[in-house]
Amino acid sequence: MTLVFEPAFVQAPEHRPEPVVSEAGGIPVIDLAPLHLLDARLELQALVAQVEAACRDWGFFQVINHGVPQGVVERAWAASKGFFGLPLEERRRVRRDEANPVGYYEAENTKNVRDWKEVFDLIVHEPTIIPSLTADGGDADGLIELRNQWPQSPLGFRGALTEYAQATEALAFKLLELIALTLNLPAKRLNDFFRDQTSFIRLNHYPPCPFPDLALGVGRHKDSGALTILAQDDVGGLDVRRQSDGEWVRVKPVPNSFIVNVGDLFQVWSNDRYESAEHRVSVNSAKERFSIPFFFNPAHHVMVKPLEELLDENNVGKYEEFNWGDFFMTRKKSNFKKLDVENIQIYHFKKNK
Ligand SMILES: O=C(O)CCC(=O)C(=O)O
Ligand SMILES: [Fe+2]
Repeated sequence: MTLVFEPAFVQAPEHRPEPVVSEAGGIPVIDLAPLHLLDARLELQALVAQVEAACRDWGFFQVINHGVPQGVVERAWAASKGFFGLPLEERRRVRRDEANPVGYYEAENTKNVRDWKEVFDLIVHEPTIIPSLTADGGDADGLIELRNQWPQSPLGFRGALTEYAQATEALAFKLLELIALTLNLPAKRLNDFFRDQTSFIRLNHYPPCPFPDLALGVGRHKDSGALTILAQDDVGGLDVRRQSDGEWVRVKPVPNSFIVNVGDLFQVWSNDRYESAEHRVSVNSAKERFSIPFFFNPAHHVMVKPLEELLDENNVGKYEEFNWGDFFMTRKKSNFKKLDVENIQIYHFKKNK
């Protein structure tokens, strides 16, 4: 057995997965078909309005007719299931560590409590330049070049995930442009931030958990990047905190869809017009669950602050500028080990806290 229950998994009583969450009145489902039509100006306007409302009211939505071929998604699922089905010592051959934070890992913490999951992380572009996690690592600037660690089996793993990465990255750019339009910005206003992007894909496996009332697959958190595009299987377990009333709502699995959420960077760029919604993963004692998030992240050197075009005397910038690479790596560090300090969050950069 990969995970053995121990006190490190136990959530504080106020963060345990109760009360039971409802799927009713849930996350909007948005049809992206107009993006693939030749002349869809009217439909595109309606689509932008739907995306705007979803970003504003939820920070989360699901997309259908997203353009990622079903075969590509199915091959990625097969690769993930094949990998997690390998003996533990084989999975551990590609185990990540602080020097190389990609590959297999089964001991991640969220807010200092261990998650009931195992993961495999891969970067979308090779090499990916990031600040080093260890004080003595990296070159003179403290930067390192990440490369993927590919397992020898299952057969076709690398090809399936490379193909999945390309297809989901194309979707990420379409969504980036749509969200730029919702902010009355030119469609490509944000694209340059994603040259030399630090995006990564995570294969998540949540085994059945003997104490699903005490632990979480992923503890409550906000995604730190720009956008997350998530494929989930039909088991369900992703809970989103509804902004209108703070209730936890379960995201109902919709076949052939992706779940999209705006992360912390959109909250800062939009000066709080869009909020990065808190979410968590509940586990269950009967079924294992698989999911695959694509975390769409800018280049490490990007400086993040509210976009000037959105500001005026009635809407002054609410955040101090910060560097994406440093923010990202400080957050990552806290996933490895328990820290004595609170994990870094964007509100630490908020003016007039
Ligand atoms: O598995 C899921 O549904 C979500 C996982 C998640 O929130 C994350 O990995 O950041
Ligand atoms: Fe997340």
